[in-house]
Amino acid sequence: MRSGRCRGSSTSAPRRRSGAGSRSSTSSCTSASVPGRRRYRTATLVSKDDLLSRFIQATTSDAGEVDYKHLRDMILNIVMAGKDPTAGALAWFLYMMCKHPEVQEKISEEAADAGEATSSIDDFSRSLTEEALNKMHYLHAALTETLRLYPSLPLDNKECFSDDILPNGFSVGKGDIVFYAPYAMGRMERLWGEDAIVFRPERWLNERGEFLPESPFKFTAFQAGPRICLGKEFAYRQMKIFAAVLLRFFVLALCDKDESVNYRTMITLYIDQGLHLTATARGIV
Ligand code: HEM
Repeated sequence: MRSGRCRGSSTSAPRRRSGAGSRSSTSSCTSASVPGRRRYRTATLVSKDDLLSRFIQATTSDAGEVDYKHLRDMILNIVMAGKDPTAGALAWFLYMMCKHPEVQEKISEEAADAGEATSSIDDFSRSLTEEALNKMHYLHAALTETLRLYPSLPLDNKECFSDDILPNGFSVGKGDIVFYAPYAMGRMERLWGEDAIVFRPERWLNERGEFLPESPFKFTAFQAGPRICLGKEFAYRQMKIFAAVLLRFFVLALCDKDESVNYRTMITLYIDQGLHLTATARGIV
């Protein structure tokens, strides 16, 4: 089965540079010999470790030719797949923080314990190492609970390449489209119990307060199986850093505390009319 969502124009087969990751010191470069491909100064690239440099490296042959089409596809994929779902998830997370101030306080305390004791936002951000982020089980649970109730992709579909039988015995024919609905699944009492509709990060924690993952076939916000979201871990890291810094230094509240927001039906789950909140400095000394 293939995804029913547009995958951009990723038609070019992945072209891995032979010995990818090897570091060349060649600096010579000339103009393109093949349309769409140009020689690149490999010496300036290999000294950098940022994402774009890595993409360029992965699409550059040993001869210094860049496969620009493949490079464009990779960048578009990351920009489209990586930006909107994370931004949407964070907006709903902030909404949940405003609606559940006690959860907000717990996360603030957890962030304070995990990072450096400092009143400098920059120093605190820098102290959020991989190890510090891994300590924040409650924040991880709160983000996951947000995605359970407000999955960035509320509805997703797959199209059958050929006749097939699904694991539950249903047969599907070539060209059939099958939908699964993370939004509905995240609210099913049959899956999550009677309080399925309640925002309760604790449901993701064991008695020692450690995060307990669920099967991705039950918690489907990132999809499951071989095409599970490639950026899942990256997204958690990004969201945890953002949330930890924000809640460590600010208290969030809705401008109108009784306001309930609605979603807007798009590919990703947006907050209709945006989220109007205030952020008050915590006054850390
Ligand atoms: C909260 C954040 C995110 C959520 C909820 C999310 C969710 C998803 C879902 C449901 C899919 C499957 C879509 C389909 O059926 O076609 C997917 C695919 C994908 N995601 Fe994410 N995503 C998130 C963040 C990110 C980030 C930050 C990146 C990259 C840095 C990323 C990269 C990708 C890629 C490359 C795919 C395609 C994987 C494939 O088809 O093999 N995602 N994501």
